[in-house]
Amino acid sequence: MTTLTGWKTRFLALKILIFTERENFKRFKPFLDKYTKDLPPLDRAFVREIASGTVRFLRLLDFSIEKATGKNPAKQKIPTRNALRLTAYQLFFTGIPPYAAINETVEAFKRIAGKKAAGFINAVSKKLINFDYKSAVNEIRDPIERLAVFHSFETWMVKRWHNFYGQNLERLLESLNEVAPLYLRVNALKINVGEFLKLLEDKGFGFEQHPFLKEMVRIKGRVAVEELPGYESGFFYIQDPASYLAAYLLQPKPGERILDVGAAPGGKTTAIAALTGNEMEIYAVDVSKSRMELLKENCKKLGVKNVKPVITDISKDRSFIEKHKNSFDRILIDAPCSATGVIRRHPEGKWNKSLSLIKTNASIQRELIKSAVKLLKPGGVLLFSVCSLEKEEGEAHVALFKNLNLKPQPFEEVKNFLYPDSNVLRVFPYRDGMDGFFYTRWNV
Ligand SMILES: C[S@@+](CC[C@H](N)C(=O)[O-])C[C@H]1O[C@@H](n2cnc3c(N)ncnc32)[C@H](O)[C@@H]1O
Repeated sequence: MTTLTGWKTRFLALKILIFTERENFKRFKPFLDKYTKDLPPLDRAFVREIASGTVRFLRLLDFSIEKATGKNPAKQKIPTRNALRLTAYQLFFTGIPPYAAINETVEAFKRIAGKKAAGFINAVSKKLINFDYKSAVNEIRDPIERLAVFHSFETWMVKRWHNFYGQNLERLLESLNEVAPLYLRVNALKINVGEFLKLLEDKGFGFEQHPFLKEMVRIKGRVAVEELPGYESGFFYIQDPASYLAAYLLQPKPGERILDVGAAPGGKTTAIAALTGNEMEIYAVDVSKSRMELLKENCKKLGVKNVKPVITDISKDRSFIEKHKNSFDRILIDAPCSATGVIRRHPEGKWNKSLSLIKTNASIQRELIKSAVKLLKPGGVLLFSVCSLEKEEGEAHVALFKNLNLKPQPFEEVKNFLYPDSNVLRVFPYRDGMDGFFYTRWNV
């Protein structure tokens, strides 16, 4: 397959940006996948980089466009402002020569909005060349606003994280802007870690094993995952160490009856099965039918057995509670959440959050916890996890667990590697090299 010419890559990136904004940044990856899936690897990587980067730095780009050109992006049509953003991103964040960044984007925009509109982009974009955005941002007086514009986040989010994480705020913002590393969990149900590493080595892939989660392997450099050994046969599952850690901290044992709440698409269900060598029974519960289909596919591909998928909401399903009362040895609640901890993987997540979303999720989480506790056996263990940086979805639940008479179960097993506070643990990309997650573990 030949490589695309310059304007075609910008054309695809623009399509992705326009559709994403038309859906209010609720979805990005489906468009990214749709418009890049048939491209040769280099083009695919390039389109993904410029589209993701533009979404990631949207606020800074809009600020700069207004300062440099006097045109307020909010007053332009969606295609126009995205063409300007795409040009600004290339000018500020890539080494692409300015004439190429502008000409190719203008050529692409011609196909979308016609010659006249493209002429406007051409004229306005030229004012962005040599614009010193760092100096312009430095003139913002309010320190939180300045950080929010520079690192391109909503001010209300940065304010909250400043209250929560104080001095670490800037490191946090920087790390959420990094491109997440590619991690795989080697699937012990199909191959052992040593054999898999040997295959990687033989095929010339650069990799690094995680310092204490030995099943986790970081693949170095840019690779197409389909080219990794055993992609079709389920030798691995793409998963961040923070996500795997939820299954690891549940400490499932062979012979146990386990409930996985919010299980789909099965990242943690399949990890629990691997940790027990399929010698367990897992009820995988989720409200989403379509995501449950993915869970079934993943279980099949990875050779996972003894999983019972159940589509229900345990906080409302009385018959499920009656049927399974006091019957599970371990329960994982990997709860629906605001997902602010995974913004480096989902840059559109910067623009689709709200305070009410955080509150709604926190309330759903409380209901799930209250129902799940009824399902635990005496002596059973409950692990709650979320990929959120928000205290309402994390530390605030500790009082509820105490009210429900559960006992804290400290995270002794990771205290030499991570920073647990007894049975409460947070991990961060800037400190722990993984997505932002919260975990807490209790037993009855
Ligand atoms: C963080 S995701 C789960 C990821 C999954 N555990 C994994 O590792 O692949 C949260 C899941 O909770 C599900 N969910 C949302 N509300 C729920 C509810 N009330 N009961 C059960 N599942 C729910 C969502 O459909 C979503 O699949």
